[in-house]
Amino acid sequence: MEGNVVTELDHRMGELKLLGVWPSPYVYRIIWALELKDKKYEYVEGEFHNPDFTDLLLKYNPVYKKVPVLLVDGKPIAESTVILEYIEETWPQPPLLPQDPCEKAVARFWVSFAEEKSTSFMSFFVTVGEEFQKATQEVREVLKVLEETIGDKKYFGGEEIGLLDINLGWIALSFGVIEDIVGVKVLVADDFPRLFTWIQNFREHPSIRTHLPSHHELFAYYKKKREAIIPSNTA
Ligand SMILES: N[C@@H](CCC(=O)N[C@@H](CS)C(=O)NCC(=O)O)C(=O)O
Repeated sequence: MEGNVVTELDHRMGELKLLGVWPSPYVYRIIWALELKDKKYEYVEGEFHNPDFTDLLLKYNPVYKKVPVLLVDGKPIAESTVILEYIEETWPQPPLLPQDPCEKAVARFWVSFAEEKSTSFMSFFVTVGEEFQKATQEVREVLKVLEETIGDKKYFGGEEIGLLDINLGWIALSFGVIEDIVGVKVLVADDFPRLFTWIQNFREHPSIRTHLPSHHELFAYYKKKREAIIPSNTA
């Protein structure tokens, strides 16, 4: 964020502000959705150790103290999946969910599946030894299911990008970087050709490609993070 983070934000009618930290995949979800909907918003980026930003979080998300938080005319909405639902209901075009209630429910099922299984990917990043082997196996199982689900479609919902793509966007954003740091490649083209193509399609989408950090930036960030969790003599 430029300059000092202020604990008081100035709110005007019709204004959208997004509180975030770099490179939170949860925050990216909201950035991507707002870009897809072509909505103007102000991005307020902070750092967790900055006391002013902590004050902002205490004020706008006192329950979880996490980002993202979307401020609508100063009213805070927290939790990325809740914010995404708000965005979809408020600005239905272009749609991120199917119109048919049954298809919509199926899409939401997959969103909930992806959310639940994301912990395996976290374990893949933060464990070693037996736990790591287990996490790797779990990640492979989840990827297998996703590979089947996407089939020959361009995106998970079909020809157009949708909510599940956004929810899973963190795979396209950072999983390759995390694999490079961990030193084990799971999502390889030979085993998961369809997911591999999806990553390319997702990253090349006009609303997404301008809102992606570089491999280099992410690598430096995640390497430092992993070293803080796992000392290099055990990794
Ligand atoms: N379930 C939340 C997760 C958000 C989350 O974990 N955000 C992280 C940044 S990636 C955070 O704010 N962490 C702050 C902390 O744990 O102190 C969501 O979907 O929005």
